[in-house]
Amino acid sequence: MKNVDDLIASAAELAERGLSKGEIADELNVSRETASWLVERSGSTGYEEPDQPDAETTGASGPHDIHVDWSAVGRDSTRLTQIGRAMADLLLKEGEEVDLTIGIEKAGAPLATVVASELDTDLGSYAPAKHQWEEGDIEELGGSFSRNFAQIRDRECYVVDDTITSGTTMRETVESIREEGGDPVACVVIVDKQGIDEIEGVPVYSLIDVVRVGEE
Ligand SMILES: O=P(O)(O)OC[C@H]1O[C@H](OP(=O)(O)OP(=O)(O)O)[C@H](O)[C@@H]1O
Repeated sequence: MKNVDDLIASAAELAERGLSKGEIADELNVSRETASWLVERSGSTGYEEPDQPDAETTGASGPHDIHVDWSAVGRDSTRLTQIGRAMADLLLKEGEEVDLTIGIEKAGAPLATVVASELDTDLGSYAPAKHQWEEGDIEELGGSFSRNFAQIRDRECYVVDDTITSGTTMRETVESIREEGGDPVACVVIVDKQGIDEIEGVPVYSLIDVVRVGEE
């Protein structure tokens, strides 16, 4: 994906396939407001949701969001390994007792595999609630830890994902780890679009922070 026209075309295609704005936001790694704006710009007649974006939020020139395309890393195992090593390096300051790294599916899983290898920990995998959502209230759903990977109880762990957009997924994962009896010690992502230091008391590290300039 190279520019905003490609994003608009992708948003249109997803809308025509019947995806909601929230699902399009997840697919394209942009905020919900941006997804709405992209679909509107495309003129797609696909799925329509009742709540439209606030004109003040989006403005005539579009919403204030950044689309992160890290596929140049994701499609190449050598680059992915190098980025994963850099993420592991960020975690070195945190936690001497950590023996578990949890990746958030899907994109966080291969990165977590590299981090776990680098830091010599076990590997866990978490599927966020939104991945199980089909219809109805997502609040009633929980995420899940894969039984094919390490168990969580009574273990300190790192949490790995590719991006933080709103922070919802990372927050949910931290809460789920605690509910499962684990102790999240630090989170790491490639890009943090919120530029946050911590989530639910857990430090967040990122290779790249997005800092918005000239906004309230
Ligand atoms: O901070 P948030 O607003 O929660 O957004 C960030 C999440 O969204 C993406 O997941 P997504 O389900 O879109 O894609 P993936 O399954 O390919 O990882 C990304 O990988 C993060 O997990």
